[in-house]
Amino acid sequence: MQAEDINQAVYKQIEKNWDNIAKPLDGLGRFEKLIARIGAIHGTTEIDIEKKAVIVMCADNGIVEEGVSQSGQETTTLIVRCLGKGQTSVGKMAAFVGADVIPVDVGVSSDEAFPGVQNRKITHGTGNFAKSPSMTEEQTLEAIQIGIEMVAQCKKEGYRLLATGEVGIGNTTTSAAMAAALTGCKVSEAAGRGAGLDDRGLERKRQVIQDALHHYELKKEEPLRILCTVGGLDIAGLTGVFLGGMLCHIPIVADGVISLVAALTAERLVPGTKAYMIASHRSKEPAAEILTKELGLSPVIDAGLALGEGTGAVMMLSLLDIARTLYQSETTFQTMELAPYERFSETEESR
Ligand SMILES: O=C(O)c1ccc[n+]([C@@H]2O[C@H](COP(=O)([O-])O)[C@@H](O)[C@H]2O)c1
Ligand SMILES: Cc1cc2nc[nH]c2cc1C
Repeated sequence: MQAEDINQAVYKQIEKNWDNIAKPLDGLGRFEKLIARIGAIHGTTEIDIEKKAVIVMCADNGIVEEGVSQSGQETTTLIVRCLGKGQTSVGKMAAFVGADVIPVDVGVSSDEAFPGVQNRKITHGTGNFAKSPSMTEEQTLEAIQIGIEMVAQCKKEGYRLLATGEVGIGNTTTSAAMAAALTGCKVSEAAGRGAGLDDRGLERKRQVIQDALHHYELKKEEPLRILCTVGGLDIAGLTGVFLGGMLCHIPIVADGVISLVAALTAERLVPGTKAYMIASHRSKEPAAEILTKELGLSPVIDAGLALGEGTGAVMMLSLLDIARTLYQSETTFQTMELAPYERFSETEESR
């Protein structure tokens, strides 16, 4: 995981500091590397991730008309109304973890003003990509811009670590379509049951995606066109959040399949962005594994999560906090009056 502007000297120093903690070498596994990467992004060996938040992009998807989800578009409005009041799953979990929730309406199909939700509505839901592209290029770029601005605002307010989340009925269909277009995998490998589709629904979802990919002839090398054509405003907003992480030097913890497809889009638009990303969990949606592999990221939690809203990323925030607590602690070989372990050189280790 290299990016030129990630501070490699800080990364190496944090690795050394971990070896000073009284534990077997590499005892905290990938968490040691993740903490090192967070420090390298911040440019300091002192890990401060106290102020953190999950940015939740909310939008409707026209493709829901095709019967690809168990619920209708009106469900998004109901969830977003509760999200603004802290009454949905992510609100409860983030409060426990000590993270703020920042919900953003980038395209919910309702005129309701949602208290507690930032109103950055671009349009009332996207087009149905079975009939016409989801968004214009202008709308897509506007949503990306909003995501970047949200991160820049968070940076100004002192946030040190951000997570992504979303709410939008139908967004596992847009995500699967984008994942297939971006990676070239089969639609059957990318599309899953989302928020709870039955066998017939899943068959229909796969067919709708297959037909659209055939019709639009999307190419892997056209991430922006893929996003405009079969994506959604939530995914575009989250793409902006990942780009914002790279621009503002804030690590971004990705949630499930929708966040991961935005992460890959950001990486394809600006190679190197992945150095600022942390994968939280392996969503139950099958595209998630394909996307993390493509990004070279290793999700930590493997629990079949498929909730969305940023809930899996919020769980990861608390795990990172636990790892950070040990890293900053006085539990060193010196305080325990023990001789530190020696790290063998690679050749000795491989013998
Ligand atoms: O994060 C995931 O991987 C995930 C997997 C399945 C479902 N979801 C959530 O469920 C909603 C989309 O499901 P669907 O079936 O309407 O496409 C949306 O609001 C997501 O937050 C999220
Ligand atoms: C209740 C509910 C909550 C959600 N959170 C994210 N997607 C969701 C879908 C439903 C249906």
